Amino acid sequence: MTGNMKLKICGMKYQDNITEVASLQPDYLGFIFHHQSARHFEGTIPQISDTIKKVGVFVDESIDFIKEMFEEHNLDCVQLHGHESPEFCKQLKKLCHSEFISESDDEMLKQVQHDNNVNVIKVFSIKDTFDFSVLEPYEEVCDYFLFDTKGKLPGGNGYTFNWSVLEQYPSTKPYFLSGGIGLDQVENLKQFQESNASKYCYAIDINSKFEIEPGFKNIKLLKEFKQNLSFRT
Ligand SMILES: O=C(O)c1ccccc1N[C@@H]1O[C@H](COP(=O)(O)O)[C@@H](O)[C@H]1O
Repeated sequence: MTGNMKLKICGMKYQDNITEVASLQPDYLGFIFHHQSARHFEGTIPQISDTIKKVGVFVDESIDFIKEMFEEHNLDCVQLHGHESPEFCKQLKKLCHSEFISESDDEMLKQVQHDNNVNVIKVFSIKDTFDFSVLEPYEEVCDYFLFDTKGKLPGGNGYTFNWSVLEQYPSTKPYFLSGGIGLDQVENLKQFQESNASKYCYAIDINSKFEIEPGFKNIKLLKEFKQNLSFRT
């Protein structure tokens, strides 16, 4: 079924470009906090619509660093793109904008903190096959899975994996489809959206295929992509 997915645009770097991309109203905007990436984000995120969720992308970082970026940039989600363990995700799930949830008996306080809690997106990289049993320990400790293409870099490799692998997806957890998605994938995406493999596909994640240079997104290409595929509002 087309038109039932959200859109995440990742790898934002430059202030004016962030504002322009935000005006296209994606559901998620991603900022990469990984020094080795050409899309590494530093500075301040300009004011953008509250309807757009801000995602921080991290690769094997410490809880303290993630917490610092989460608070500094008022992030909504953390995308874990390294070898983070289920226990690590569990620790992060407690992260919220007031502070880590305490063992408080105050139900009202717990509720407020719950509403402010971070969404944890755990990334798994796929090439031609994937052992889905690795997802099992993460089921309870993250909100979404994200499937990216396995490559030389931790992310942003710019090519797709064999999506039919997802026909064997054993979970009901919503997932983001990522890895090398560009305008040239529109027809394949439409087919994918009609297939069983996409049953739990919650969002499409795009990055390097929409760039003039790393981190600088091409507005014209993004508009064309959005027009060609209808996304859930
Ligand atoms: O893009 C990067 O430089 C990057 C670096 C470190 C971790 C993740 C990174 N990007 C993520 O990779 C996927 C797929 O990107 P692409 O479409 O293949 O370019 C995307 O989720 C980005 O968040």
